[in-house]
Amino acid sequence: MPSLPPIHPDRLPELLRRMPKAELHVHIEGTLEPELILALARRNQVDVGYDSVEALRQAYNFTDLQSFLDIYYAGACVLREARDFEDMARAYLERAAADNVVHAEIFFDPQTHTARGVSMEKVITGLHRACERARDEQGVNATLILCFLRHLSEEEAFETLEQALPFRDKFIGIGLDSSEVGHPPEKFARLFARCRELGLHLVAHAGEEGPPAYVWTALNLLRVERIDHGVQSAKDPMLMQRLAQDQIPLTVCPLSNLKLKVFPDLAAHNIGRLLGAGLCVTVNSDDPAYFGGYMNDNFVQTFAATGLGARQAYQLALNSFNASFVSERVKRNYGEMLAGTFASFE
Ligand code: HPA
Ligand SMILES: [Zn+2]
Repeated sequence: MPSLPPIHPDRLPELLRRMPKAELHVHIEGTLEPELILALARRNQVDVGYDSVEALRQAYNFTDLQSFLDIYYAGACVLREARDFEDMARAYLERAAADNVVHAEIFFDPQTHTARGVSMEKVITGLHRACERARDEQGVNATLILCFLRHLSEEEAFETLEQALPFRDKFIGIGLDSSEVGHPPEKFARLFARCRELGLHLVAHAGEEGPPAYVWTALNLLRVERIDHGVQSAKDPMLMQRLAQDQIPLTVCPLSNLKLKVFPDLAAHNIGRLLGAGLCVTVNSDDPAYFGGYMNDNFVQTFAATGLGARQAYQLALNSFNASFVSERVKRNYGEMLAGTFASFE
């Protein structure tokens, strides 16, 4: 890490906003703002059960992961055509660019859509078009990660993989999301082995609400390269040691953890402890339209509540690039961009 110029605490929010960063944990369906849900509902003549932005937002009173997922899947029902997926991803990528996100690896949940009769082709081509456009128009490097829903069977996941393989060139990896407790990683061991053979990058949600044991099996059985969330790892000293030693990235989502009551308030979040233990922690937004904030909101609010400083800001942004699935050369470029921002910040 370069020697950092002295930065007054009052200027920290500006630095957090301005520094280049990568987002590695965002569900594209979780970026659907109420305004877009209602606009798409009208366009596609879908009844979402809410007739105003206010009524929709009032329903965003979550008590845990499942209470959120019920609303999140209901909101996604307005997506029917390729252009709906494109419009949703374009809105997210414009928002991300405004937060100085220069690289994004975006989750999508095809089973949420194919179960409603929407083709895999519409889902992937719509999202991919938005990614290509973001590269040309915003200079954001955006890629896609296909997530399997863990509350469904491994057989259904295999069928989904088959449907997606004709579009293999349009996604870089696979993940595992949805209801965690009761659906441990080992349920999908054969699926992940197959995806590994296919050369796909592997990630999985683990240790969001679930126990450290799920993080262990995601690492040892699924052989994932990153853990999404992973905050429950702090309960297991041996696991902390493994994560630090192997520098397994954790894609932490502070505002998500707050809204889903994983921590009682942001000040109680363990991000400082995870960083202090030498883990490769990153900050991400998860489902920003539902959890009250995009990338910079996550950074600014978390730093204000936990007292993290400029050194940790630099580390978190650097970690986001190092944890990403880009070449070493591109990582170096991102790292130089970050160092440049800090060096010129006054
Ligand atoms: O935070 C999450 N956890 C699990 N599944 C999800 N799907 C969208 N967001 C999440
Ligand atoms: Zn998530």
